[in-house]
Amino acid sequence: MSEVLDDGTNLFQATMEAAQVGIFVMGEGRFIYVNPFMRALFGYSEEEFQTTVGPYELVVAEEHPIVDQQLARRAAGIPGQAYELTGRRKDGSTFTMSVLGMPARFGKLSVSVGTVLDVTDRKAAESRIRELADFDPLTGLPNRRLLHDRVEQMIAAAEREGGSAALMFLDIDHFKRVNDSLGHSVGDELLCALAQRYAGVVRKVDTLARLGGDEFIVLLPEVTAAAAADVARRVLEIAAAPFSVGGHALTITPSIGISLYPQDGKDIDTLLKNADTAMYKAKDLGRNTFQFYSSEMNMATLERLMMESNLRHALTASEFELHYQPLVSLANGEIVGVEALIRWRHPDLGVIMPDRFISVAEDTGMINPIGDWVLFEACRQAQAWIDEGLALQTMAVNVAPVQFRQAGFVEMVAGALGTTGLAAERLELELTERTVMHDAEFTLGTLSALNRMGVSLSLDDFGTGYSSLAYLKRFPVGKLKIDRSFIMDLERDADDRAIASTIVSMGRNLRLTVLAEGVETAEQLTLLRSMGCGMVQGYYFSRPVDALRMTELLRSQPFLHEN
Ligand SMILES: Nc1nc2c(ncn2[C@@H]2O[C@H](COP(=O)(O)O[C@H]3[C@@H](O)[C@H](n4cnc5c(=O)[nH]c(N)nc54)O[C@@H]3COP(=O)(O)O)[C@@H](O)[C@H]2O)c(=O)[nH]1
Repeated sequence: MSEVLDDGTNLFQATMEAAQVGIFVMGEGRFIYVNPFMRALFGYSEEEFQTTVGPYELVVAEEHPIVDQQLARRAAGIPGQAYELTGRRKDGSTFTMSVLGMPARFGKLSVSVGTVLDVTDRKAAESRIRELADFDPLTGLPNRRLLHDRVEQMIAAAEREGGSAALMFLDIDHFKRVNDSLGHSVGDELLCALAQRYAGVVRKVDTLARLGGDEFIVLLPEVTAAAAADVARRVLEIAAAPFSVGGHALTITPSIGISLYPQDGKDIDTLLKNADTAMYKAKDLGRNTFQFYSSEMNMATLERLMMESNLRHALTASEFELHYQPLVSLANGEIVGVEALIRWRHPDLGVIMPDRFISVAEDTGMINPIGDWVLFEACRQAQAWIDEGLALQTMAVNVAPVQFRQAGFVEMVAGALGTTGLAAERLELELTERTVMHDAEFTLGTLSALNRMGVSLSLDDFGTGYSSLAYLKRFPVGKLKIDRSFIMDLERDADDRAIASTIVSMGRNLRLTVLAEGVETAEQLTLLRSMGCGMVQGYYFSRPVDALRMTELLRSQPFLHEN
C-alpha cells in the first residue's frame, strides 16, 4: 500500500520504519498505511491491516462511540487534538494510547494521518505522582495535603449550610519505644495495621489521614460533640487489642484530642492546633483517653457518656428509687395525693437528680423501660398505702414525651394497674403542655383511651408552652399545674400574679382542678388561696421524701391546720 504515497526516493519508507511511534494513514474508514511500529504495537500483520483490521478492532468496545465521533470530525476536515483511548491488541490485552489524527489530502484523495502512542507507563507514573502528592506512601491514607483540601471543602459546605464538624488528633503513646527497641520496619508494620483498624471505625464521609510519624487525623463532618466522643471511644477500644507484627505481640494506646468546628476554630490550622493541644491534655491525664479542646465540652460529654453507659445497668441493678411529694388541698390542708419523682442512687456518685439523666434516657430510648418501672413502682406503692388504710386519692406520675408516644403505652398503663391492683381512678398521669400539644390529634386518641380506663390526666408546667384553648376543651384533662416559674416571684411580680390568677379562673371556668407547683412561702400560699387555687405542692409543705417518710406524712396529715 505504500506505493500510493511513495515519491520514489525511499525516504518516506525509511522514516516510517525507523519511527518509534505508531503512524497510520486512513481513508474512507480503513487503513491505507500502517507503519511497522504500529503493526508491532497491536500485533497485527500488514496484510491484516489491509484486509480485516479497521479502527474499531483496535479499541475496546465501550469506546467505539469515541471512534465514531473522531472519524466523523476528520471526514469533516476538522483537525484533531490528542485524545486517550483504551487500545486493544490482537491477543486481547489492552493498554492506554494517545491518538492524534489530522485531515490531509494526497492528490484527490482525502485522508486522515495520525499517530498512536502507548502511554500506559506515562499514565502509571502520573498516577503515582498524584498518589505521592496526596497519599501517605506507607499506609495509603490521605496525607496532610489532601487532608487540607478535604477540611477546606468541609468548611465551605459547613459555612453554606451552617453545619458542624470535629477534627480528631490521634497520637500513639510511646511509639518511639517501638521503633527504638524493635526497629523501624516493625514500627512501620504497626502503623499500617493500626491505620487499618482506625479505618474500620470511621464512616465513608469521614477522612482518616496520616500527618506523618505516629500522628493520624480523623475529620468527621456533620457530627455533634457527643458523636465525636463516641468515635473517640471506639478508636480507643479497637486500638486496645494486641497487634501481631514481626513476630511480636504489641499492645499500644492512643491519646486523642478533639477540636470542634466552628467553636474551636474556623480554619484548618486553628482546628489542628487546638486538637493537638487537646491531645497533649489527654497525655497529661495519663494517656489512652480523649479530650476536647474546650474543658466544658469534656465535662458535659463525659458526664453524658457516663450516664449513657450506666443507665441500662442502673435499672437491672435496682439503683432507681421513687421519692414522693405531697399534693395538698387548699380547702382543708389535707394531703390528698402524692407525686412520684425518680431518683438514681449511683453506687459511686450518690443520688443523681432526674434533671441530669432523664434527657439522656430519652435520647437513648432508655426512658421507656425506666418509665415503665416508675409507673409500676408508683402503682405498687400507692396500693400498699391504700391497703394500710391511708387516705390516698391520687398517685401522680410524670410521663416523658417519648414514653407517651411509644406503641403500647395505654396497654402498659393497664398492665401496671392490673398487676398492682390499683384502681385506675387513683392514677394521674402528668404530661407537659408541650407533650400534649406536639401532635394534638394523636394525643387526643391516647388521652381518650386512658380516660376511658378511668385514669386522670394533668397538664404539667402549665403556662410555659402554648396550649390551644380549643384542644384544652377537647382533651380529657382534669388538672392544670401552674408552673413553678410563675409562683417563685408571686409576691414581687405583678405579671406572675396576673398569669397565676388567669390560669386559676380559666381552670375554674373549664371545671378543671388547678394546682400551683413550687410553693415555698406563706405569702405565696395566701395569694394563691385568695385567687381561689384548689391545690398546692412545694417545699413550704415538704420536699420530695422517701416512701417511709411519706408514709408518716400520710398518717399524720400535718398540714390539716394550715387551712
Ligand atoms: N419522665 C419523668 N420525669 C420525671 C420523673 N421524676 C421526675 N421527673 C422530672 O424531672 C424534673 C425534676 O424533678 P425533681 O428534681 O424531682 O424536682 C421536682 C420537685 O422536687 C421540684 N419542686 C417541687 N416543689 C418545689 C419547690 O417548692 N421549689 C423548688 N425549687 N422545686 C420544687 O419540682 C419538680 C417536680 O416538677 P413537676 O414534675 O413539674 O411537678 C421534673 O421536670 C420532673 O417532672 C419521672 O419519673 N419520669
